[in-house]
Amino acid sequence: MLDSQTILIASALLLLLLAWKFRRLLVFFWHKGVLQFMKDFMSGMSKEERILDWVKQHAVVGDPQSVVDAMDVYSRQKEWSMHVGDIKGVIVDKVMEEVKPQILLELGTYCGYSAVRMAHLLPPGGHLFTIEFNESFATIAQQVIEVAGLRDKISILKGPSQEIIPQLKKKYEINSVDMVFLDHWKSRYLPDTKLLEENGIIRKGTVLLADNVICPGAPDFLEYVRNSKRYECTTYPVENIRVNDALEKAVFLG
Ligand SMILES: C[S@@+](CC[C@H](N)C(=O)[O-])C[C@H]1O[C@@H](n2cnc3c(N)ncnc32)[C@H](O)[C@@H]1O
Ligand SMILES: [Mg+2]
Repeated sequence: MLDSQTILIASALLLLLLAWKFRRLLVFFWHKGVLQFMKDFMSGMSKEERILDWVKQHAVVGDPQSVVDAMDVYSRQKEWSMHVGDIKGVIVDKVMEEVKPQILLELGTYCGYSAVRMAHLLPPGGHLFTIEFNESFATIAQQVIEVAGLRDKISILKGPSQEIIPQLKKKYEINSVDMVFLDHWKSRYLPDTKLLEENGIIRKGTVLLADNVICPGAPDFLEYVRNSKRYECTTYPVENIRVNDALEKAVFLG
């Protein structure tokens, strides 16, 4: 029979072994959870409010590039945030310059980084509609857009993409769009692409640009567009970041 001291030591060893085996996961949760909670508690603000605060302090009102730069500096020096960022942003800029969309739809606004980055590159008269279901993110994004001076070029449509897409024509008077930037939850890329097709929001020539197709990844979306004769695809692998990722451009052929 094992005595209680042996059981205690064996349990402690087992716990240590498990902690070692899952150390990466523990570090991840420490960063994501505990540190985040402490920062929120000590600053009395959420991460997104801290981003807005930084933008207000460091960007020039009416200068979109200074807003983008301020957000890039914040995420590089202070806290990581889930916006597309400056490295992948260059690819987004390149596609924007190629497509020159008059009507651009974004799925997933967060704090408005990509919205400001893209709206800044819209041709005269162009407009960006961006869909966000998190009320507090949408409120932060609206204020970031105000600082950038892009209020007239960007409309935030609040709600889940799956509810808003079918309303785009009637409620928002958007007949079709020239480009879609997909950057919301990855499991929605494929169903929302099909919704855009079914509702006639994308037309021959509409360009879909999807972020994070490798990490976190949208395998069902990739399989669908790459194997469909209705899309012509180009992959933009991303180097120089900690994880491998890519953007996928899929041109709808009608
Ligand atoms: C990665 S962030 C967007 C980052 C932003 N595009 C940028 O680069 O600045 C994803 C955002 O999508 C929103 N989101 C996720 N699924 C959504 C859905 N089905 N409908 C609307 N918003 C969604 C999340 O709340 C989050 O703010
Ligand atoms: Mg992204």
